[in-house]
Amino acid sequence: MIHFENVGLRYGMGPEILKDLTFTIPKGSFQFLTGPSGAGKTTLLRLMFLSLKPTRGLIRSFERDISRIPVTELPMLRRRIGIVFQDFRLLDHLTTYENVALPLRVRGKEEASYRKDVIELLKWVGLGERINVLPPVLSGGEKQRTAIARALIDRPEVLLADEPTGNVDPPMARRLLNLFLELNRLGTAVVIATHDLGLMDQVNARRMILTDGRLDLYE
Ligand SMILES: Nc1ncnc2c1ncn2[C@@H]1O[C@H](COP(=O)(O)OP(=O)(O)OP(=O)(O)O)[C@@H](O)[C@H]1O
Repeated sequence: MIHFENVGLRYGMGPEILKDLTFTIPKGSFQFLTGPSGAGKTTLLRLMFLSLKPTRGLIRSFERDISRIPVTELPMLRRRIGIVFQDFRLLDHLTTYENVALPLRVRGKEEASYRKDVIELLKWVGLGERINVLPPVLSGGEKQRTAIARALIDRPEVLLADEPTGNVDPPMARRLLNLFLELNRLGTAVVIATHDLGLMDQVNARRMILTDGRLDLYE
């Protein structure tokens, strides 16, 4: 589904942040991506989301060599990927409900076909009372859960989440983990970048560990 071969990445003329990464994210798989702060987890997620280009090596995404894809086709591929950014990236002029519904609206779906699903998912992540609120008045944890709901609502083929439980308490982290596992059971490949050992210990999943720009895989 996503395949990296000898991928390297440097920002500008800086040092190589990621070195010789070779791995596959298989269809329907579940994995944690971890490593010390600054190891390159966010950078690696951005490469997988096709918002950064590697400085060397090959990336195949949905069976396509990304170096051969015209820039105009990238948004279509990205639509198959759900992403939760560390800084959430919600649209401040849209309500919680509208932010979560956005991927469906962009796909041209009628509101009547998704309204119930969006509200149900918002309730599931504990935001039932915050449906019509604008992001600036949400707490960090509420923003994070809104971002997670937005990434999940269109049942992406791949979910990439950057520290998705960084702003919530342990019971909510467990609840969100269950949501990711449920999505995975429905067929989505899931990659969760996290420092949270307690979270990782709850699931017997593959671990991708980045250290000094190099990747070790523990199946
Ligand atoms: N846009 C950028 N331009 C230059 N250097 C960058 C840029 N983004 C990240 N870096 C550098 O790349 C390295 C990896 O950063 P990255 O954010 O990918 O790490 P991380 O593992 O996600 O860290 P954290 O766990 O603290 O979020 C760091 O040294 C960082 O300073």
